[in-house]
Amino acid sequence: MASKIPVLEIFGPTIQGEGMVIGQKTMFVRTAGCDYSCRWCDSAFTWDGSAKDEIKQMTAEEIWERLLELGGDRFSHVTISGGNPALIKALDELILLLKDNGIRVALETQGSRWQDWFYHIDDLTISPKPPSSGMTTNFAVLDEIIEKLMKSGCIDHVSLKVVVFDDGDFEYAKMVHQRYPYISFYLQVGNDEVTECDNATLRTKLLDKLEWLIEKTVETKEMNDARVLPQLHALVWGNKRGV
Ligand SMILES: C[S@@+](CC[C@H](N)C(=O)[O-])C[C@H]1O[C@@H](n2cnc3c(N)ncnc32)[C@H](O)[C@@H]1O
Ligand SMILES: Nc1nc2[nH]cc(C(=O)O)c2c(=O)[nH]1
Ligand code: SF4
Ligand SMILES: [Mg+2]
Repeated sequence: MASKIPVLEIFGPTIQGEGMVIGQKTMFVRTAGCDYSCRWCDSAFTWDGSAKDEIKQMTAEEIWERLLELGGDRFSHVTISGGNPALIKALDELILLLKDNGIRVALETQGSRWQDWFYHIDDLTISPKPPSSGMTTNFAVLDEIIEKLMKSGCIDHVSLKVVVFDDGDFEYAKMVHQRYPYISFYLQVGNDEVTECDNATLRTKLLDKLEWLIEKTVETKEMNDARVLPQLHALVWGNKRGV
């Protein structure tokens, strides 16, 4: 019997607003459940119980059908996010199904859990959490994940992305980049206004924070190979869900 995957949202086509393939046209599949509870999580509805009635247990086939229904022939790329999709072993069925249909697959996770299907992801973003999140990185687990990906030769498909809200987060980001210097490294502006409804107000705040982060990065020699990005979707659509 086909396994079920807990799904909270399927949406798109839209553009990937973050990280290594920013701007890429993509569909999104957002899974439910997370092993973290970051203070500033912009997708807290995936784990805080507020959207528990919206969770659908779906097979890989059902997810593919829904993607086709929404996207038709207007997509060639699917991003899986969450929550933490790395909690779900059964995603291997979806990933293989997508790849069999010629779809490139991206995935967002925080690097707290390993899954063998990581090897099949085309754009794997690992986003360890800085001190402002209230979470503590288990570097023994993260080291093991990075080592497996290195050994299998898929490191070109992997990036690290650290969200930065303050100086303490920037120091953490520096430490992560120095620990894994051979992995492409992204700094992402933190959005601390995840309930702001006025897009113009939000944009101004996020662009001010982007300027601050760029200034810090250009002043820091350890960040010579880092890339600084905003969340493009937040600048365009604000805190709206499903975009
Ligand atoms: C919602 S998470 C889901 C995937 C996975 N749990 C993770 O954290 O990587 C997707 C991305 O959004 C980032 N993110 C979450 N809340 C944010 C916020 N308030 N500002 C900026 N980025 C945020 C996370 O760091 C992660 O890179
Ligand atoms: N457009 C868009 N880009 C994104 N990149 C990462 C997202 C996420 O929530 O994981 C996300 C999202 O929710 N929307
Ligand atoms: S790990 Fe990701 S989904 Fe989980 S709480 Fe943190 S930002 Fe949210
Ligand atoms: Mg998001």
